[in-house]
Amino acid sequence: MTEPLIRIQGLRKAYGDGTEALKGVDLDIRRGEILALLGPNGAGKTTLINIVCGIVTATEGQVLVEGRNWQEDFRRVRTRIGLVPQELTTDAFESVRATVSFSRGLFGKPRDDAKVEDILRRLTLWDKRKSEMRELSGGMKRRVMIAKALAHEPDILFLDEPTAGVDVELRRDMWDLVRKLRADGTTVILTTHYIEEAEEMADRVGVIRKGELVALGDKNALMAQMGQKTLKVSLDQPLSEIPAGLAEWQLGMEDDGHTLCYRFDSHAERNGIPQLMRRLDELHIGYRDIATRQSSLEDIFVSLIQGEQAA
Ligand SMILES: Nc1ncnc2c1ncn2[C@@H]1O[C@H](COP(=O)(O)OP(=O)(O)OP(=O)(O)O)[C@@H](O)[C@H]1O
Repeated sequence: MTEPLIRIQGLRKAYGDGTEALKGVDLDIRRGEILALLGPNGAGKTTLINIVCGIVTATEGQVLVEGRNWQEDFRRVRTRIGLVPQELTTDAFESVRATVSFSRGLFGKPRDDAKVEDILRRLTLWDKRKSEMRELSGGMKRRVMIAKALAHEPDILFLDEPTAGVDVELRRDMWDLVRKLRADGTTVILTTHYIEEAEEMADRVGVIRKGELVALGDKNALMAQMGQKTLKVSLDQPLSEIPAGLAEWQLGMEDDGHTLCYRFDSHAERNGIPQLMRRLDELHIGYRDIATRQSSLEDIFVSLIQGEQAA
């Protein structure tokens, strides 16, 4: 097993008002991966990112970059990290090129017009280089935020909600861009509310709930391992309620009683489907179609955070 690029150990954060934003998170980030962190509002995603980027101090725990505690090596490590924060923070009257170039200087890198041009071209911002920030659309501003974060040539990029409020087309462009960055060797950690985004892009997915990492894994493995399947039975006649004789399958009803839904574990030896179909015949419940569907990352996410309200 190769050493992780970033090792987060026992990270806890209690804010001054007593809010426990992180309750002991352990997480290894692999070199060259795209890791998506999913979680509901207030789960602690931004806090986690901000600690790793040195903006917030942890109450407990440590962050190691290539095995070295990065607080002890702050300056060197910080130059390797780019952060695209949730809020757009730019000077409205500054030009796009100056905004990106200035950001490079903040990290002590010498001026390099060719590098800035390269970054702007990669983000299809070159034509807008002379525009002032206030003249740009929201999506363009977000691109500039990414360009700013890349200006000092980091090899680790944190994106906090990169596509919040961005339309579908631009979101797809953004995904392509992130994939390109990964292809160039950048490690990308992003937080998102859009499960589709994690499904599309991530190599691994972590789910954070109430300051804890409640699931982490290879996206496909996570979906296969935690995924359930749903059997949908389209009925000839709608039912007003689920008959007592079907209670053991804990069925759900959809489409005003026209469809019965049965969630089952696709890995179980006995999934209960033949028995269910037999019982439907015995009860003279006719059906005209049956279909199964693998649960999506969204289903998994919902079931993982469902404890939220109850807890
Ligand atoms: N500076 C702060 N002072 C006090 N509490 C804070 C502070 N920043 C965040 N919190 C609290 O810490 C918890 C975690 O917040 P955080 O912003 O990390 O969550 P998040 O998962 O990023 O949420 P979102 O998806 O809404 O951005 C929340 O309860 C939030 O109110």
